[in-house]
Amino acid sequence: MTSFQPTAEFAAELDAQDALRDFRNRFHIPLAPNGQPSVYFCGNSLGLQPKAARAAVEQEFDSWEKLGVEGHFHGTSPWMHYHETLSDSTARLVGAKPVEVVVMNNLTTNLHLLLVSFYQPTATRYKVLMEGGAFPSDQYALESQVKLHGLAPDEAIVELRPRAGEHTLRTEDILATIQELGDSLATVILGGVNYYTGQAFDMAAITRAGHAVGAMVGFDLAHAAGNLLLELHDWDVDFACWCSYKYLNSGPGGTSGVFVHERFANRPDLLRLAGWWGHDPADRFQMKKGFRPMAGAAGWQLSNAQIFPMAIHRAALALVDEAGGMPALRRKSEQLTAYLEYLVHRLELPAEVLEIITPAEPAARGCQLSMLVHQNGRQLFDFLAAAGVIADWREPNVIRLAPVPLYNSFGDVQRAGQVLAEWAGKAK
Ligand SMILES: Cc1ncc(COP(=O)(O)O)c(C=O)c1O
Ligand SMILES: Nc1ccccc1C(=O)C[C@H](N)C(=O)O
Repeated sequence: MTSFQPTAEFAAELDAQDALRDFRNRFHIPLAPNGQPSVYFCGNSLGLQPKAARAAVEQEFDSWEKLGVEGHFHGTSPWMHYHETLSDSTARLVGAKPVEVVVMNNLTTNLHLLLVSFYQPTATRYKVLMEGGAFPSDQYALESQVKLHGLAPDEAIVELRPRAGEHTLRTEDILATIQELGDSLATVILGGVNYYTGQAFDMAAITRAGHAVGAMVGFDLAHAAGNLLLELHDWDVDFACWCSYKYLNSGPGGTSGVFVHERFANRPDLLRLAGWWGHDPADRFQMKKGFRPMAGAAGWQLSNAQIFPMAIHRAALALVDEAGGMPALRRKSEQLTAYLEYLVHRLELPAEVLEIITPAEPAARGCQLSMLVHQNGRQLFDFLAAAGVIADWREPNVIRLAPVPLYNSFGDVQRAGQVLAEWAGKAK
């Protein structure tokens, strides 16, 4: 990793050695203003379209066209059991048992459903710990959940903040806060990777610390699923949810994944919001009174499956499996991001101009690098876009670059580095 070079030849050599290089051809890559494929570093917001997605959806259009309601029972993949076809690949993705996962709804909806079960404050144990500056939807979800219990957000929600002069959280500080909160702490809910800084949290250590004080521990894995190696079962995480439209390339507004640890698999007493699709399938259609949840995460389902988003998701997850799953993706990802980091450091820009705030250790980040740009950040963002580098801008002054192992190449990273160097030359 120490012998990176900034040249196109060197990048081409890395691409030639890359076992995943052909997966790029399985995606539609948007074009840059010059008509060439762009350098798409925005998979942390919306992953690219797998070429297989359209046919997957068309297959369900065909079933609907030809079979109507009978599509629930006939056709290539009957809708009645469609969601079950996602369980194995989803379980592999997050390091879970199939009974621990289900695909349904959207992310914020699932966060609410899980908090109903896993944030049940009492008079003494009512605090919930989250990252300060978490993605706004998570903040709003938490605030409203707290209010639902008649509590004041300011009193119940504890936000973790970096130390003065630092941009990211120290694991030791997270663990110390959990310990300090002790038996006042009901629930810990953090991102697996923070959307703004790109910091990945030590989920195993945080879960252990939370459990040691008797709290529930869950994670919003929007920026972690398809990005990090996850071992949710072995880490003993209580609950988690994620979206599928970022690193899982399942399309805008795509369906969402849920994890509930096996120890809650047979806990019908655990409070939840219920719907018929979470009811025991043996008599779901008997139309009887009295909810009896299915075992596992499936028991949190409300509604019958969203076939069209799931069809895309299934095609997209198949690509992850075909590529060798997360271990293969993560190996390449670490190299891609390290190469990008090397190219940014080569610019030798003073921290007052531009600094990478994402942690340097691979274990503390996913693929994304967040650059804090203190001067003319918007201008740099526009400069990148004009040169065909699609990044994103997050207020007040961060540019996020996310090279994704399934469809980005080392050549992409080298080109982005080149554009940054041009900008830095101009900026002098
Ligand atoms: C951490 C996090 N939480 C929640 C959301 C919102 O998800 P959704 O719109 O699917 O509910 C996003 C991204 O949009 C996110 O990054
Ligand atoms: N779904 C979207 C729709 C429109 C605009 C952005 C999003 C995002 O996903 C933002 C992303 N969660 C982020 O980390 O900024």
